[in-house]
Amino acid sequence: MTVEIIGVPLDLGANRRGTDMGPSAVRYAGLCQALVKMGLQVVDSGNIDVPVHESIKMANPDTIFLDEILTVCRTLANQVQAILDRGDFPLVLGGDHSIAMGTLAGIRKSVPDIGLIWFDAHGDFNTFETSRTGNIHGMPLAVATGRGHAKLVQLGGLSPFVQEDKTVLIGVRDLDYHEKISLKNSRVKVYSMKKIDELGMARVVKEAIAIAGQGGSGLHVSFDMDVVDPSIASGVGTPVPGGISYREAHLALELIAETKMLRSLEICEVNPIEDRGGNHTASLAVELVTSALGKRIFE
Ligand SMILES: NC(=[NH2+])NCCC[C@H](N)C(=O)O
Ligand SMILES: [Mn+2]
Ligand SMILES: [Mn+2]
Repeated sequence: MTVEIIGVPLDLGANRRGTDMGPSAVRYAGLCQALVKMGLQVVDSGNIDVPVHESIKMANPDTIFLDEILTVCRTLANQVQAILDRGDFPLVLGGDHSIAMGTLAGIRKSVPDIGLIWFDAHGDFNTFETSRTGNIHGMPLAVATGRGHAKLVQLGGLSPFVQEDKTVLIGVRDLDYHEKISLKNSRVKVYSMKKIDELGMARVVKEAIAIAGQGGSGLHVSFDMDVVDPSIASGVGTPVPGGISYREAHLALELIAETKMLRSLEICEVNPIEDRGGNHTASLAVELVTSALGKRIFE
């Protein structure tokens, strides 16, 4: 198995600019070297072409950069599918979280019944109708479960991208009013920060693995860096206080690695412009990837 890195320098799905520099920041923090040091085979396939924000005129203010994001996600979907078909491991670097639509549309075609564990401070369960910002990075989980703009939902030809009862959202603490209602009416299993405080991360993740891992066809993790507390991951576009700790983040991914069920991984929303002090958030992202790919402290 080879880990194939794909960068997606997309920042068209969010208000705050800068996640287009996420893939560079994570590479610069030593991603490849860290994986090679673990004995993994790594190929870096570079970045997917993303139109530069300044160079495009928004076609329709009601669907902000919809067509541009669609094009990027279609390319990403094809690449992810090809990597999985080959038996390799896609490691997707965002970019804002809109990229998850591409990653998951691609996974859908190769591993149709994969389980999804989504780490996020947010629900990303909006549609153009419920969103208060109109930003597409607040919509990808809804789209993956078949809700939202037809062009997005159908971007890979097959919808939904994931089975709702094998979809788990961990770490949420900031939901929009209508987003909360749609999540409650869905079969997505949600572990809010309150639940993590109450039950502990170990139990939450073990339950999440049991839910998403049903049927044994593997797991995909979509990791929005804003799930981590902004005191240790300041370099994100939409920080929310009260996030998971350094150890909780590692523990979650260590437990997932232990299952040997992880088929693909995506790390997104790294925004180096917002980082306070060096390239901390990208460095944390690199460390978290190593935990997800099996780096152990001892046991
Ligand atoms: N991937 C993210 N960081 N999403 C943040 C979404 C924030 C807000 N709920 C929105 O829809 O605009
Ligand atoms: Mn997100
Ligand atoms: Mn988020």
